[in-house]
Amino acid sequence: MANRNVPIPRRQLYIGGEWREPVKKNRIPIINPATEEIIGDIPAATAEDVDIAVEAARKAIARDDWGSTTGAQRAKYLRAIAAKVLEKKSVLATLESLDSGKTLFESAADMDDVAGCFEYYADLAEALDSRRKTPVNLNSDSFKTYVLREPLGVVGLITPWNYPLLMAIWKVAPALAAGCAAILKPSELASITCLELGEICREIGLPSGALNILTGLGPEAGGPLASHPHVDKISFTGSGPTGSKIMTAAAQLVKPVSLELGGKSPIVVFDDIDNLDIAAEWTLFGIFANTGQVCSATSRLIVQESIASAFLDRLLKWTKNIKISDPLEEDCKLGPVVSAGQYEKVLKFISNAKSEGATILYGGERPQHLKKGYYVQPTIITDVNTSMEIWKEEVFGPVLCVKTFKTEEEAIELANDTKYGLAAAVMSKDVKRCERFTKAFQTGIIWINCSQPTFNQLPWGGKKRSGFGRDLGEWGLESFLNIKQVTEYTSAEPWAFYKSPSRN
Ligand SMILES: NC(=O)C1=CN([C@@H]2O[C@H](COP(=O)(O)OP(=O)(O)OC[C@H]3O[C@@H](n4cnc5c(N)ncnc54)[C@H](O)[C@@H]3O)[C@@H](O)[C@H]2O)C=CC1
Ligand SMILES: C[N+](C)(C)CCCC(=O)O
Ligand code: NA
Repeated sequence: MANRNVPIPRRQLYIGGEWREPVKKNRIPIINPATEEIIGDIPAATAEDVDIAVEAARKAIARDDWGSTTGAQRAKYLRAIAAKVLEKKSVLATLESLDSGKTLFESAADMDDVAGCFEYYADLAEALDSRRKTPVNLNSDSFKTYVLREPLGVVGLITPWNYPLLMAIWKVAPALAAGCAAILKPSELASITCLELGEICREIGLPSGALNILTGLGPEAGGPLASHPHVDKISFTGSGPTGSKIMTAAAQLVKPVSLELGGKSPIVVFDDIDNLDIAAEWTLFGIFANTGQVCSATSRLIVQESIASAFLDRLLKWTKNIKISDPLEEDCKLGPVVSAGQYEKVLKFISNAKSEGATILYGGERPQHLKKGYYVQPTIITDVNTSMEIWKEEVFGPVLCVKTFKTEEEAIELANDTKYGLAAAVMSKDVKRCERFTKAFQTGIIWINCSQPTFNQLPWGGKKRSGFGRDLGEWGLESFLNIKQVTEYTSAEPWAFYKSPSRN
């Protein structure tokens, strides 16, 4: 087992390049979901601290050492952060697991992804220098025009607990690459690694105020950020209801928002697959990785009737083989869910499914061997109909519900039978069929013969109630840029719209 005695640093808010005690001096306990123990605390920002951080961010933009940097200069900072993350990878990964319950393997992979994301946006920041000013040819002798890509300004980044540092970095890296000054508000349920990012920024000498980190409760710290008149944009990942509140607050000031909300993504499995095991493993990975706490989790299995019983049989064998343990234990593949609240919520979804008449084919309870911690067995639910809560609502836990289909049309209808539209997967060896599903799925992300693989280069986001806007790729950078057109009159001739008084 990894060292669970990694000390939990006692940090303050990271504002203007310094650690700063919250104005109201409040703190929030940190709970390790694997033991239910309090292992430290984080500062709790309020509106007063938001004001101070916004001011620090505005100053950073006004100062040459941040506001006048080239993309190439910012790339150096981003690469220095990436190198520090890798240097501290083992401690950061352990802290992430202690705070969120994520398996150590997944936390370590997250840290690699965090560093990779900074590297990726460092490249894009450099490339931005040559795209900063794009001439536009009008075929006109009178006008010279061009388009500038500029940093949008001060941006608020409000992020969730399921990938605490990675989800923050999907926004922090492009925001800094663009030249914005950012205020990050991570989730109160898992903020440790985001505060450690503050320490890294201090160590590498990121200009003060370019990134500010405010931990605290949603309504107290996130709310004032969303409604702050000097915050130019909010980029949010989290639940639908909170996304809707943020959009409402932002709407009062016509502040742009980008919302990456939940999902109830389908995985459609056809009977033409060659290998049941390969499909079973992807199905498992799609719902049990990160204990199902993934916005793109493929939580609805839609399997062709002709192979349903063989496939479920195989799925059960794989599921029974999953090691459930303390996330720091070697080979752990399923840790606890993040909090007591999430634990209650997941168990309630399962009991509601039962009382609505569904069958708990496997799991549904706390694992027998774990007496403490917010553990839920990997759970597979059958006899589901489309009016049930378990079919419609995002569980955000290790719970898969299953329906069968006969025809392709039926599969498409079931797949799109959701208010959400984040991701969808299809497993089939028929290339034409996969193309038909790619077109038919009403989502922003399509996986063919897999589920969940994610790359920095590709846009991430959804449609319908899963939100709008895109993280990652060049789209992630564009969302932090202001597009400014410049039109210059270059003719020596008068405009001659009005009658000139001098010719009277
Ligand atoms: N789609 C996704 O990636 C995620 C979905 N969820 C879902 O949401 C449920 C609730 O989890 P929460 O942690 O409460 O998610 P949440 O959406 O409330 O929290 C996400 C972030 O928003 C902040 N926040 C909360 N209320 C706010 C407000 N009024 N104004 C501004 N910021 C605010 C939180 O502090 C956190 O930083 C989960 O059970 C899960 O089903 C949770 C996290 C991520
Ligand atoms: C694809 N993955 C699992 C690395 C990240 C999913 C991000 C999310 O839950 O919003
Ligand atoms: Na925690």
